[in-house]
Amino acid sequence: MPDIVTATDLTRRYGEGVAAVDALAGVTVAFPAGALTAIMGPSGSGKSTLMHCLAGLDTPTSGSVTLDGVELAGLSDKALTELRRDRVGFVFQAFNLLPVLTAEENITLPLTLAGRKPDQAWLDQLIETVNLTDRRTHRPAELSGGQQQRVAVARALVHKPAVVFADEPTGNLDSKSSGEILTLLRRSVDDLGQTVIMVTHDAKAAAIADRLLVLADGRVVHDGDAGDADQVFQVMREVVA
Ligand SMILES: Nc1ncnc2c1ncn2[C@@H]1O[C@H](COP(=O)(O)OP(=O)(O)OP(=O)(O)O)[C@@H](O)[C@H]1O
Repeated sequence: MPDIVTATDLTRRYGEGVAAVDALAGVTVAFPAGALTAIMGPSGSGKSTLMHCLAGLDTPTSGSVTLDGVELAGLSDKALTELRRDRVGFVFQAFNLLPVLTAEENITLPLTLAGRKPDQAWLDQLIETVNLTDRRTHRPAELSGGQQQRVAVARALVHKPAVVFADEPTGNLDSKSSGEILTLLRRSVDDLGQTVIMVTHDAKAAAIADRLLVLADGRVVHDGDAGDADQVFQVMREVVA
């Protein structure tokens, strides 16, 4: 499988002088198409910084990122915005839905912003997959947390992006809703061929991944098969002292 996202010798330094923090201290990693990768690591290890640099939301201090064959360095803000809009899907811990839009309007927002019409058959399939057929016209305030996150997952997939970035997608959910969201992310890879990169603190969430990447102090300290939740725990115990 070709690599959808690559990072080469990535560093990200915040601040200057004695106050400088090396959030990323030289990360080289590639994410092949059609795989679900979980990124774990202690608080402050650089997970969000890595995800933001990979998604073109933050600019690395040095090193290179490619996304769907495009080198991000040197792209204008406009080109970066378009790249994110057209080729990236995002799922955040805090759902980030627009309160005035219905569930369906939130789902189609990436297409609306791009001035494109949804493929109705695909949209119906997606809404059915996330089990929201009877909630299409509800606004976020009328939906449970789990339902809101299912809207967010459908929104991340609606434009068939090259890659979906999920930042602690189950962080705000009870275990039943978490399970539903993880199943959806897994199905997006298995049934739709999506590529998903997910930051998580939860070993159960990481256990649905094909691959587990662990960061510590801005470096990759483990890269291997995810295994089940017990194996994820074991890896975390071994590599993060
Ligand atoms: N905008 C910023 N300005 C200064 N320092 C920052 C900034 N963003 C992150 N950092 C620092 O960079 C390091 C890595 O932060 P990052 O948010 O990537 O970690 P993380 O692994 O995602 O942590 P968490 O699990 O707590 O979300 C931390 O020491 C953090 O304080």
